[in-house]
Formats: sequence, C-alpha cells, structure tokens
Amino acid sequence: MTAERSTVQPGDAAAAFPAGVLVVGTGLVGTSVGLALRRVGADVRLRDATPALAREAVSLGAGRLATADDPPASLAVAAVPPEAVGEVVGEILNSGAAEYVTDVASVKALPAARVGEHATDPGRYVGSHPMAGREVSGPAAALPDLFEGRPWVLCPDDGTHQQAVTRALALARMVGAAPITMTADDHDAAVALVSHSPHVVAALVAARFTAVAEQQVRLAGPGVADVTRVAGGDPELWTEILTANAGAVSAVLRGLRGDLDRVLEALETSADDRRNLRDVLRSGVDGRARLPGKHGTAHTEFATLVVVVDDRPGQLAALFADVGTAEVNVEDVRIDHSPGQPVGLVELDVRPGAEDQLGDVLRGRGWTIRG
Ligand SMILES: NC(=O)C1=CN([C@@H]2O[C@H](COP(=O)(O)OP(=O)(O)OC[C@H]3O[C@@H](n4cnc5c(N)ncnc54)[C@H](O)[C@@H]3O)[C@@H](O)[C@H]2O)C=CC1
Ligand SMILES: O=C(O)C(=O)Cc1ccc(O)cc1
Repeated sequence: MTAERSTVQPGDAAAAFPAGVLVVGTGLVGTSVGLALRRVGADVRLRDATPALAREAVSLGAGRLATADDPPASLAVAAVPPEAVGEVVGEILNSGAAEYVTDVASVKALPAARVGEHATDPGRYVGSHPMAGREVSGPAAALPDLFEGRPWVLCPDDGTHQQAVTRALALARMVGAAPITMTADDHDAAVALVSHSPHVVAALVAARFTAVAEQQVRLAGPGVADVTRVAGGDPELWTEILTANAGAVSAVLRGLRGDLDRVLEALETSADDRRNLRDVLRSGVDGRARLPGKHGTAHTEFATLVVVVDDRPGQLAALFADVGTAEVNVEDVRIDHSPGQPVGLVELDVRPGAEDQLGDVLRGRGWTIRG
C-alpha cells in the first residue's frame, strides 16, 4: 500500500489531461470533481442521465456540457451509483468518449467485474474511490474542496494499463486528495470496517428515534448527532453500496453482534461482574485512538476550551477575532447551541498545553470560559 501527497502547479491539469476530463454523473461526487478540477484549470465536460442535473452542475461552475462532437477525453470519471458503473464505463470506453476511465463508487470488486462484462478493453479502466463525501446528494451539495487532504484509493489489477493508473493518480492529486493503491478486495474489506458497517450502526441508532415521544428526542445533544450523522445518507444509494459489499459488511457486523451480546449479558445477568462491559468500553477507547486525525495524521487528543457566547449577532466574529490575537492554532471548532437558551457554547480544540495561553487571552478580553 502506498500513500503520497504533492502540490499542484499551474498548468499541471492541462499537461495531465490535454484533451480534458469527462464527468458522467453530476451528483454530489461528480460535481465536486468538476468544481475541484476547474479550480486547477482543467477542461471539464459534464453529462448525466438526467440532463437537468448536468445543466445544474454547469451553472455551479463545474464545467461545460459534453457534446457528441467532443474529441475523446484524456480521462472520464464515472460518478454514478455502484450498480450503474459497469454499463456506464463500458459505454464510455466502447464509444470512444474517453481514452481512460475511472469511477468513484464506494465498492470496488463488483464494479470491476461488471466493467469486465461490458467493456471490450477493460484495461483502460481503473477503479477508484475518494474517501470523502457527505450525507446529502445531488449537484447542489457539491463542494470544490470535498477531497482536500482525503485518501483517494486506486485499485489497479494485473490487466490495468499503466496509463490508466497515471491519469487516475493525476486526478486524485489535482483535486487535492492523497492517492493510495490497494487491491479491490483489500479496499472492500477496509471500507466495510470504516464506512459501511458504521453506516448501518448509525442508521440503527437513529431508527430508534422514530417511534418515541418527542420529549425524549429533545434531550439529544451533539454526541448522538455525531454518532448518527452519516445515517442521513441516501437510502437508495446505501442499499446499493451495502448489497455490493455484503460479504465484507456481514463479517464486520457479525463481530459487532458478538460484542453486543457480551454487553447485553453483562447488563442483564450479574450486576457485580462489570468486567465484560469495561472490556468493551476500553476497546472502544483504544480503537478510537487509532483513527486518523486532522489532515490524515495520527489521531491527537486535543485540549478543549469551552467558551460561553451570548446568542446575538456578531458574537462569533468577535470571539474569532480575539482568538486570532492569541497566536494559538485552533485545530477544530464546534458550536453547541441548546434551543431556547440565551447562550451557546463554542468548543475550541487546541494542542495540549496551548489551552492556558488561549484561556488567559480570552478571559482578559472578557470571555467566560466554562470548566
Ligand atoms: N455520497 C457520498 O458521500 C460518496 C459517494 N461515493 C460514490 O460516488 C458515486 C455517486 O454518488 P453521489 O454523487 O453521492 O450520488 P448522487 O445521487 O448525488 O449522484 C449520482 C448521479 O449519477 C447519475 N446517474 C445515475 N445513473 C446514471 C447513468 N446510467 N448515466 C449517467 N448518469 C447517471 C444520477 O442522475 C445522479 O445525478 C456512488 O457510486 C457512490 O458510491 C463515493 C464517495 C462518497
Ligand atoms: O461523511 C463522511 O464522513 C464520509 O465518510 C462520507 C463517505 C461516504 C461514502 C463513501 O464511499 C466515502 C465517504
């Protein structure tokens, strides 16, 4: 497995893609690819099975409409749902719409097999998957910096042409992502663990809220919102993703079911034996510490400063202006606001040790620091 990052220079996009890039499927991911490529000066052509969505992507600045007269693009990106990848990639290659093609589907083994069935020269395709997304679909949700600093997995196999890999690598770099190469099976096992099973768990947790009294759900805070954020994703798309990666996802969920049984046993049998419960919770702490942190670096536990802000216009701008004078890098920010309360809480994450300096500056400027 290899990982790399580099800086894009002006002119790199034209050199990498002399005949431009064709994006087929102008939803969240396709339009984000177009927006990111336009920022580095690439010629981007767009089409979608629903032409109005391609026109919407054009109006957002993601490129121009593809036409039948266009010469073959240097690279096409099939940004369509997993089950459509085989047919779409086959059509692009067989019609000569592009020299090489990649896709962005969240699973890799099944689409590659389908491309083999549809394309006369499947070696001009290399599967890829940007590890970045949102729980909202469609062109309007697209962001030009969606892929910035995120892993972008490439899955070449023995039959893949080197030039297909070169062009897909260039795509990942041009949009600011960090390319990683692995086999389709390794990819599918990894995303079952870090993306697909968490999605199921998030949906299961969130589904508990549908049939309970409103006053129970009203107590929910940012913790449960974090845990369930991805559950807002498109159920149609996620049904396709989970079905296409059923084996790997089932393996993770079976392990999870075993742990859940241990928790239930600990809760329902001996109130004195807390060991199993503690073991599960301790494993959770250990597992979470292995997650990559900001910019794909190792996870760091930040120190958090909680600042009380009045619920009135201009407060956040004033706070950030004062933070700016403290010469402390803020690694992350969260804003917690309870409905009906006249104040909000702004959580500022800083490197451990820097919180005293920032706290002193903010107190000196009249801010209330909680805790
Ligand atoms: N949503 C996410 O967070 C992420 C999604 N992905 C993958 O990206 C792909 C696209 O997902 P989104 O952009 O989120 O979905 P989306 O629903 O926003 O966009 C998909 C687009 O493909 C078009 N489309 C469907 N079939 C087509 C066909 N046969 N020919 C041309 N256009 C067609 C649809 O009209 C739609 O505009 C999926 O394979 C998904 O697994 C990858 C990373 C993140
Ligand atoms: O929202 C997030 O944190 C995600 O991780 C989104 C995501 C969804 C689907 C993918 O195939 C890849 C990334």
